[in-house]
Amino acid sequence: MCNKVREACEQYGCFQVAYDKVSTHLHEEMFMGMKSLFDLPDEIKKKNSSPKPYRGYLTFDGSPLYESLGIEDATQLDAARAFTDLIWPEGNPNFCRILNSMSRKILELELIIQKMIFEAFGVEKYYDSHVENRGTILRVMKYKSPPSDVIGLLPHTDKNFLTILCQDKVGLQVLSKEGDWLQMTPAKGSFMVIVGEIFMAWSNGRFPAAKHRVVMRGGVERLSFGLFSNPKEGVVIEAPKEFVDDEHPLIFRPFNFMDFIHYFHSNHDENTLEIYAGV
Ligand SMILES: O=C(O)CCC(=O)C(=O)O
Ligand SMILES: [Fe+2]
Repeated sequence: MCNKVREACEQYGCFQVAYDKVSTHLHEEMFMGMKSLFDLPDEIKKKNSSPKPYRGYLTFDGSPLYESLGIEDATQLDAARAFTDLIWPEGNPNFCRILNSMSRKILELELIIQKMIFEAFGVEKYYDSHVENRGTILRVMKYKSPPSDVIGLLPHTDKNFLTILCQDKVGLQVLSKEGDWLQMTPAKGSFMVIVGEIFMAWSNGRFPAAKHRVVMRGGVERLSFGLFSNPKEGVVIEAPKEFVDDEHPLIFRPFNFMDFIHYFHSNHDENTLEIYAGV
C-alpha cells in the first residue's frame, strides 16, 4: 500500500482514499453545520479574519461563486471553540464538536498517509521532525449555485504539503500529465489527497503538485472541506539529501515557507515556486 501511495503521488500528485473511520453521520453533521455557517450574514463570517495571507475568511476575484473560512489548529478543542465563539457569541458547542472531531479524524488519516510516503522513500527518520514542524488548517468552502455550468475555482496548485479534501458533490477536477482534466467523482465517505507545492519542493520534485480546479454544474450549490497541512512559521523547506543525486540534481533552493507565501500573495505568478526558489 505504501508503494501504491508513492506511485499515485509520483504519477498524479493526487489520489482518492476510502476512510471508514469517519462515520457517515459525522460527514452529514459536518455538511449540515457548514450550511448554517454559510447562511450567516457576510459581516459575521468576516469576523474570521487573519493578518496572515490566505487564512481566515476568503473570497477570490476570479472565482465569484467561492467563499471559505479557515480554522487554524481546529484539531485542538480550544481553537475550534475560539472559532465557534467568535461566530456565535452565545456559543455553538455542537458545531464545535463536529469541527474538532472531523479535523482530528482527517489528521489521523493525513499522518498515516505521510508516514506511508516517508516509508516508501526510506526517509522515515525525518518523519517525527516533519510532523513536529507543521500545523493544519481546516477550511470549509461553499460555491454558490450558478445559472449554468461554469468554473467555481480557477486552476491552481496548493501552496502547502498535503490537502485532504471532501466534497459533497462532483466538481473537483485534476489535470493529468497528458493535459486532460479528470473529474474526481467522490465515492461516499472518501477523501481526495492532493500534493501541494511544499511537498513538491521537499521531495525535490519527485511528487508533482497536482493542478486542480472546480467546475460547477448549473443550478447546483456545492460544499467542500479540507485539512491543509502547512509548515509552521519560520520553518525552512529543504529537500533531504536522500532525494538529491546525480540523476536528481537539486531543483529548489532551501526557502522559508512564510516568505514564499508572502511572495506568492504579492506576485501571483503561474510558476511561483520555480521563480521564487528554482535553482
Ligand atoms: O472545493 C474543492 O473541491 C477544491 C478546493 C481547493 O482546491 C482549495 O481550496 O485549494
Ligand atoms: Fe486547491
